Amino acid sequence: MNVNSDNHFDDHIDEDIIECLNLKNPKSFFLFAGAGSGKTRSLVETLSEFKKNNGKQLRRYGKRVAIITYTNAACEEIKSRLEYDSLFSVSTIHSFIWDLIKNFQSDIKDWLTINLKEQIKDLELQNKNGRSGTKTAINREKSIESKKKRLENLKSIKSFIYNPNGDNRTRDSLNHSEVINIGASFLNNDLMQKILIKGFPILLIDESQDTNKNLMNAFLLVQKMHSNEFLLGLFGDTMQRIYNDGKVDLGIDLPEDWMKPAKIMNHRCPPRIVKLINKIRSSVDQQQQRPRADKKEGTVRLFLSNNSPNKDLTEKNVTEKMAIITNDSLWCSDSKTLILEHHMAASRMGFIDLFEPLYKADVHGLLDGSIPELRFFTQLILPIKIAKDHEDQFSIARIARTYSNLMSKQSMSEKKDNQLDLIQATNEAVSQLLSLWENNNDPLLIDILKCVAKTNLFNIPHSLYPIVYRDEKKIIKLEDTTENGETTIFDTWEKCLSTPFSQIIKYDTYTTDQSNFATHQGVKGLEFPRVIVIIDDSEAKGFSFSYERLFGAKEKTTTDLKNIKEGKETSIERTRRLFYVTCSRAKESLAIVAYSSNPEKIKKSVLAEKWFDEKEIEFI
Ligand SMILES: Nc1ncnc2c1ncn2[C@@H]1O[C@H](COP(=O)(O)OP(=O)(O)OP(=O)(O)O)[C@@H](O)[C@H]1O
Repeated sequence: MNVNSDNHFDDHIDEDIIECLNLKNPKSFFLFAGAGSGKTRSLVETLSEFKKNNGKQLRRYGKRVAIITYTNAACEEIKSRLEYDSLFSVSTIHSFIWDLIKNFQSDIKDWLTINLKEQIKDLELQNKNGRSGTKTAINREKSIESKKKRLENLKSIKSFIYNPNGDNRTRDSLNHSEVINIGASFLNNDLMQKILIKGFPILLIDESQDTNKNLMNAFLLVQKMHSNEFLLGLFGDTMQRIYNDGKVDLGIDLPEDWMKPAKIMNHRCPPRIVKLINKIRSSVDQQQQRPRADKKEGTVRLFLSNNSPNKDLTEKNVTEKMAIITNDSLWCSDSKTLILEHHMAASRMGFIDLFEPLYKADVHGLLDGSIPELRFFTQLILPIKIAKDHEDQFSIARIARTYSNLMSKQSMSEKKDNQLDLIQATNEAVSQLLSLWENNNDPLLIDILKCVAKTNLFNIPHSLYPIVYRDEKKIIKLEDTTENGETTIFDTWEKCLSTPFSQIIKYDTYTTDQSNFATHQGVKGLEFPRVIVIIDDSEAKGFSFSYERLFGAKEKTTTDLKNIKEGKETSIERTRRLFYVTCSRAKESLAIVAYSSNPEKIKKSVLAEKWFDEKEIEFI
């Protein structure tokens, strides 16, 4: 058979993986495979096969196979495809690690104690060496104070709690990054390694390129120390790494005894799109894919627009043109718009001031709406505000009753005889809060926070204590940066909190998927017949990506050159990966809309680079 018409070219890889999944002679592996190559499918199918031959034996010893995926939605999908068999423990990294560590309460307390002491020591040293009276110094003092308080509180906590999908705002709860860091730290210990292996002799990680690097290093260590009884199987695609805390060099220098299968088929995209994504990838690694022989050629178009003032209209125009070009009227009613970066959504939807500082500081959870500080506003303040707009007194009272500090069980039992006072105080606090929106006012987040803190209506996030409770009069010098020139997390929050509440509403609309846009992160693992990718450097605010530099239409910046020299990642490489993820979602046809002040130059450059043919480029 002609090799190029063989759609089963990669089938042997599943067999190779099944051979690895051998309880007597486990072989760890890293599956090298690009977009649409069927990684998720291989994961499910090899496990189903494994179950037939090894399920009984594993069950007899009370062991299971652990599968870690990135999102709850992906967990659900894999669980259902594995028919909810209890042999398989499918979970997100956070809930997996919490299950592993939660019975080690006194070790958790020790870890937190040491960690907090170290943080306090560091801050005290910075205070000693830094200038006093500055905002940074005052914030630091408050931070030391709140960490000392937490350290003191630790003594009375009997049991720590954690909810992988929650806000973890109570005194006895751990936050998301603590759980990951504790997990990574505990896994360096032989006892914890043995506990992991005893429960799960096989651990498979999907989207491994985005697994926190400390944890990934810990799993690699466990495998190294126990290679005869523990199998680590990594699925993922380094070209689709999106988060900055993933392990950059994953897949490089793997141990000799690992299997490294590589898939070359792309079962999703038509030939023309495979050619484009191969081009996007070509400067990064040698993985060049081949399309299925039974796919139609497919269509790619690059629409260049001279920074059109009406982008909605331009994009509608593009769908109409694509319907004609592809002879597919569904382009007008059923195409998916993907934007290259969240920055663009933030600019377009009007929450860029809130978004940008957090993005710059690489605060985890920004993109999926899970940052506890922001959830304080989206989950607590926003529902109250919505209830107020609907004049829904019942909902306001319910939220206040459920979350109010003033009416907490502890307060109510302490004031058994005066509970009416507490109800009265809560009502008063809610009125004060709601009065911030009077006369169509759009209050700043900091004012909301200060109001809530003053009335003690709700617990405010710990990390914001220094900003909320500091004594402004003590600040004698204003500054934007720390003594060593770096922006602190307090500066970041200060900028965010100085934005109006309306930006929280827009941010929430975006992160809860109620907007028309989807970004690379939200579409990980998904596919659509007709895709529009929108790229617009002007909306990127210039620092996180630049497709004009990716396409070679603009020179590299001095920062790019510096990063290249230091072996660090440039924004060009990041743009390349985002572009790869978005373009590779298309099953039939793909339109790329690029806004630029110099479309001619882009055209010249992409033609020279052979990204597109002349007939595939149109000015709009
Ligand atoms: N061996 C195969 N034969 C036919 N279709 C396949 C095969 N493998 C995968 N597919 C199909 O190709 C598409 C992509 O598969 P899948 O989502 O598993 O790939 P992936 O490698 O996880 O993709 P990505 O990394 O881009 O999200 C799906 O529609 C899937 O059903």
